[in-house]
Formats: sequence, C-alpha cells, structure tokens
Amino acid sequence: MIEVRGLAKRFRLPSHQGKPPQSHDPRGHDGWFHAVRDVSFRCAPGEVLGLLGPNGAGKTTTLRLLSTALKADAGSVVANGVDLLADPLAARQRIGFLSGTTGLYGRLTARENVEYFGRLHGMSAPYLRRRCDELFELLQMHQFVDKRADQLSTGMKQKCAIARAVVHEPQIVILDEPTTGLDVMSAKILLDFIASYKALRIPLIFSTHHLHEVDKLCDRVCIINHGKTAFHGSTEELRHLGGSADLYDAFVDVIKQGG
Ligand SMILES: Nc1ncnc2c1ncn2[C@@H]1O[C@H](COP(=O)(O)OP(=O)(O)OP(=O)(O)O)[C@@H](O)[C@H]1O
Repeated sequence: MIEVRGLAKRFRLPSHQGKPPQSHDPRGHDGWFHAVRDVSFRCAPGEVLGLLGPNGAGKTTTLRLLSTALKADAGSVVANGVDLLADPLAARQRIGFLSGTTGLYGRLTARENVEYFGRLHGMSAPYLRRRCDELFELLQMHQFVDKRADQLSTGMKQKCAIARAVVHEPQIVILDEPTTGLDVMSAKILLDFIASYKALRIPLIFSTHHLHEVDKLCDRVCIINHGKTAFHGSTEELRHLGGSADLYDAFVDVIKQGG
C-alpha cells in the first residue's frame, strides 16, 4: 500500500516574472509558484491508480516527489509503513520510476541499458539475466534488444526505459505518461504489462491523458487540478459522478467545478 498525504511543492518564480506562469492560475504568488499544493491519494496492492489532470496541473511534479527526484515541502508518502520522503534511499530501492525526461545511454544497446541499471541495484548476474529475459519477453523487445539505444524508435526507447525502471522488481511502480509516443500495438503491449502488476499485487500509479486507458485499467483515479486533488476514488465512483456513466463527462465536470 502506498499512501500520499498533503503533498506540496513550490518553485521560486524568476525575479523579473511578477506574474505567475499562467495569469489565471491561483498558484503563483509571493514570488513562488505553488505547483503542488495539496495532493493526497492511496494505491493498494493489486490496484492500478490513474493520475489525471489538465496540462500543468501538477502530475509530473507529484510523481517526481514520490520518486524523491524532487524534495517535497510538505506532506508524506508512506509505503508499507516506511516514510519514503524521510528515507530517499529506501524509496529508490522500493520504487520503479519511469520519468519522461531521463534519457537512455545512446552508445549502449537496449539490453546493456537495462542490465546497467540492474547492476546498479546490486542484482547478481544470473538473477539479472533471468529478469531481463522475462522483461524483454513481456515487453516484446527481442527484435531490437541488441541495437544501440540511439538507433531505436521512440516507442522502442520507451519500452527500454520501462524495462530499465522496473528491472529491480520494485514494490511500487510509478510511470509518467508511459504510452506517449507508442503506436497502437506497442501501447497494447504496455497496457497488458501494466495490467500484469495487478496479479503480482504490486501497486502501480501512472499518469495519462487517455481516458480509455483509465477505463480499461484503473481501479482508482486521482484527478489533480491546479495542484490539488480534485477527485480521489474508484473508477466506478468517478464514472457515476455526473450521472451519465461517462468518464469524459465526469472528468470535465470535476475540472469545471474547479476542484
Ligand atoms: N522546476 C520548475 N520550476 C518552475 N515551475 C515548474 C517546475 N516544474 C514544473 N513547474 C510548473 O509546475 C506546474 C506543474 O507542472 P507539471 O509538469 O507537474 O504538470 P503536469 O500536470 O505533469 O502537466 P502535463 O500534463 O502538461 O505534463 C506547471 O505550471 C509547470 O510550469
């Protein structure tokens, strides 16, 4: 179980920038931009949680706080009783994090990129080999696994980045917009891969703009608007929020209500 409570993060606005980045955005004041103001949600073993919200809502910042890539100003992230914000090393061992910004090593092959991260996590050679074979099979990477990363297509790179993020068999998986840039067949492989975590009873959190992915995969949803949790509940609760049983309508309602 991962439980996130009252997460907050602000960034200093450049001194020449009197106004917040979006002038209608209530988050910029006093020389700071409060990107994440109060985000709370939980994800239990066997659940997939979808993190939704308009562009700039604070999804990536929230996920970077969870992964300890950024230091939170307030709030807590507790996983199986361990306070991850207080113990970033424990967090990095427990969490597999796919970020939209971390590049692969271009001169290494896909296989070498994944193996390198496995070794950094202290995996033994036979265990690492077994785990890589399993991941390359699940993500259908065999055709390009020995190609240099700088020669891979966008979708191939994304699969490689995901394999790298979860090579150490983390207890919690966090993926920032994992299907971005993937064609239909690759997206299907990835969605099946995400779904497989339910059977493993490993909480998986992913951000997305695609409501059909939420419909297909998510047990639970957190909608962030202007840096705050505007909705948190089961996908079924969200679906019936507006009475139309349509996720698109419900999402729009939550955002229009100003969350
Ligand atoms: N390092 C930073 N310094 C200043 N502002 C930042 C920084 N990182 C993010 N922000 C601002 O915080 C807000 C939230 O950004 P974030 O990337 O978390 O949004 P998002 O919900 O992931 O958006 P998208 O759907 O477009 O990916 C944005 O207004 C962004 O400009």
